[in-house]
Amino acid sequence: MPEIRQNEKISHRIEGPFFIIQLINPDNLNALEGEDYIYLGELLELADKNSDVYFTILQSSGRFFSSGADFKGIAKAQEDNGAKYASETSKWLSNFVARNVYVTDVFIKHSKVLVCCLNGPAIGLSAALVALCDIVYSMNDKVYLLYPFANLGLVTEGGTAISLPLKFGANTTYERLMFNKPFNYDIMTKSGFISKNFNMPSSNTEAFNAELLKELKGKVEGLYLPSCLGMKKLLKSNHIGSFNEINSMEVNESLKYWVDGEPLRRFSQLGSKQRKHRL
Ligand SMILES: CCC/C=C/C(=O)SCCNC(=O)CCNC(=O)[C@H](O)C(C)(C)COP(=O)([O-])OP(=O)([O-])OC[C@H]1O[C@@H](n2cnc3c(N)ncnc32)[C@H](O)[C@@H]1OP(=O)([O-])[O-]
Repeated sequence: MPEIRQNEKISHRIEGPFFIIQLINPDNLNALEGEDYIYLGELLELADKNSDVYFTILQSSGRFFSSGADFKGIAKAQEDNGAKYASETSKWLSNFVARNVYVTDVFIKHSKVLVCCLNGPAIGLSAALVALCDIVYSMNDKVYLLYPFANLGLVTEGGTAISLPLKFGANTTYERLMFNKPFNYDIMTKSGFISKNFNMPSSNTEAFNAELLKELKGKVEGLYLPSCLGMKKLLKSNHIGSFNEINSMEVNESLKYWVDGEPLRRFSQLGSKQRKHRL
């Protein structure tokens, strides 16, 4: 496997045709900083280039899949006032636009089948990446996806302006996004977003990951795996143009909000527990 630097919040390994990526920072509910999202993107690229890999599996740990962008990382970006930035626009192009557009692009164009082992809730950009996966299995019915853009002074990101209407329907998407409500288990099963619920207790993420991987190994037995990649390529071709277009539109729209400063005020309130999401 080609060399890649280590990241203490994200591990990876290869087992047969599976490239397994695991979020391993349950203490802050697997929140990720900008550099962590970039690392995730680099891992996907590694999986993409490996001809022995056919499935990229996203696993997590603890009670949340991921609570999204780490508010400590956002605060760091805010304080990043080095002389290298000529303006607020320049600062947020670097700290927000480039990172978001990269990780979203890597997920959109990924050629291997993306499987998400949803052990718990996912929020924000992480939830956007879950919605870019091809197959999602849930650990139990406590899972939800929350896109709290209206509560944080942001707009859709990570391709959600396309992925959510596509996967959950346009009106459901409007209602959940406008009023900052989670896409709960019922919505996810009715829409076919979740392929199977493993019905395991929330304290048992490692057992869920192991059971799911065992099941996947059984499912791929005897298959001609290049056919899976060929089918993914064709299925993806339905919407790839729209995803590429929206990725660029989303970050450019969001940039104005970062420069204006509202997301920073709201992330800081979240960090100091003055602001909460209604769940
Ligand atoms: C890239 C830029 C664009 C933005 C994209 C996005 O993703 S937008 C979406 C951005 N994300 C959000 O808006 C979600 C923000 N988080 C929440 O709203 C709530 O934590 C919760 C509803 C996820 C869980 O509530 P709960 O009562 O069940 O649990 P709890 O609250 O007690 O948390 C346990 C511990 O984890 C910590 N921690 C948790 N999340 C984060 C985080 N993101 N960061 C850092 N730390 C985080 C928390 O501080 C606490 O640590 P402590 O104090 O023990 O040292």
